Amino acid sequence: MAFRSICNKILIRSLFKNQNLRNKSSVPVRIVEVGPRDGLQNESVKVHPDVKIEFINQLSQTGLRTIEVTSFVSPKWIPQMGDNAEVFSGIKKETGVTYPVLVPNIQGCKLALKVGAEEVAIFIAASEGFSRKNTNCTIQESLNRTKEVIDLAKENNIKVRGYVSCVIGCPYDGKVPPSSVAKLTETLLTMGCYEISLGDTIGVGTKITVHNMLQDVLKTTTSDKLAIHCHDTYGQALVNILVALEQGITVVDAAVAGLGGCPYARGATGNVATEDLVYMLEGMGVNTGVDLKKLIKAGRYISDYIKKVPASKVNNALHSKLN
Ligand SMILES: CC(C)(COP(=O)([O-])OP(=O)([O-])OC[C@H]1O[C@@H](n2cnc3c(N)ncnc32)[C@H](O)[C@@H]1OP(=O)([O-])[O-])[C@@H](O)C(=O)NCCC(=O)NCCSC(=O)C[C@@](C)(O)CC(=O)[O-]
Repeated sequence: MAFRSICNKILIRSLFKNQNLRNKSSVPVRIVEVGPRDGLQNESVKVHPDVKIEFINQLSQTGLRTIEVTSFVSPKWIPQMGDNAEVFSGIKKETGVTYPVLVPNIQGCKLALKVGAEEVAIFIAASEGFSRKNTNCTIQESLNRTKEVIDLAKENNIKVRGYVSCVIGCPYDGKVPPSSVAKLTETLLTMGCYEISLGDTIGVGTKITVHNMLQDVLKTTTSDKLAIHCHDTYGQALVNILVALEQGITVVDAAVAGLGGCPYARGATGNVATEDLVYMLEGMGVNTGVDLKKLIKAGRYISDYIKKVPASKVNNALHSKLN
């Protein structure tokens, strides 16, 4: 076993055993809540901007430190996010919470800057098929757009997070080689992204495929520059997140109530539910800083509005006990 892998295992075990981590000042896992954006972008019920604002305000009170609130993409492609400026401007921004927004191009970045966004996230697929369907361009064209976004972001002193989608499989091209994911990740970091979130967009990953993909990525990138973003289509998300934690990754994306799916990844379900992730991590002795009760309430609030039962086992198990 490689030396780094052994070190990572020892590190993560000691992180999880160390009860001092219950001290809020040393939270080892940062959760990036993507429910308001990734969660709602594919929702067929049109969610009123006031409801989104109330939902995000509730999330801001849970202890989550990063909430991706909307996307500045073409409203023709994703109508649900057409109220982006109204939502971003309407939410109460809490001190200590970051509110990134997703942008596909410089046009989106300019709109985000106009409303005062302090962090943007760009997204690129590791497969040509998904790149074309999701953003109507090749991977190379997407990289060119990303460069423009990063240049503008630098001029305006704002941070850029990067997503690499389809890191295991693509709904159009099938299996995605780990080497393509590694190359794209390295390129985006070199271009100026501060962190890359590796997205299993259609949730096909397993313990082995996620491990193998991460091994390739970690040949050229350190784990502190990575986040993991797992959709739970096949019920493997928590397992795959554990694999990432074992590799030293300590930033995990999740969506409350397991909301979500991508309109250009038919059949893919939502992200791992934030409630389930918090329950797992806290059960391992890792302080997430998140108040599970408040999180469950926020998940219920939005699920009731869209008339869906939360896709979170923890929410369903605990909700009735909270009332
Ligand atoms: C990239 C484009 C814009 C190309 O779309 P296009 O049609 O090729 O773009 P265009 O440059 O030809 O512009 C067409 C029209 O869109 C407008 N437009 C152009 N850009 C913007 C913008 N930023 N904001 C607002 N309007 C915009 C532009 O002004 C024009 O308006 P018109 O002249 O026809 O009235 C389009 O394909 C798009 O918006 N795609 C986004 C799709 C999307 O949001 N997918 C979901 C997010 S990715 C995801 O969920 C995966 C992730 C991140 O969660 C990770 C994971 O799960 O793995």
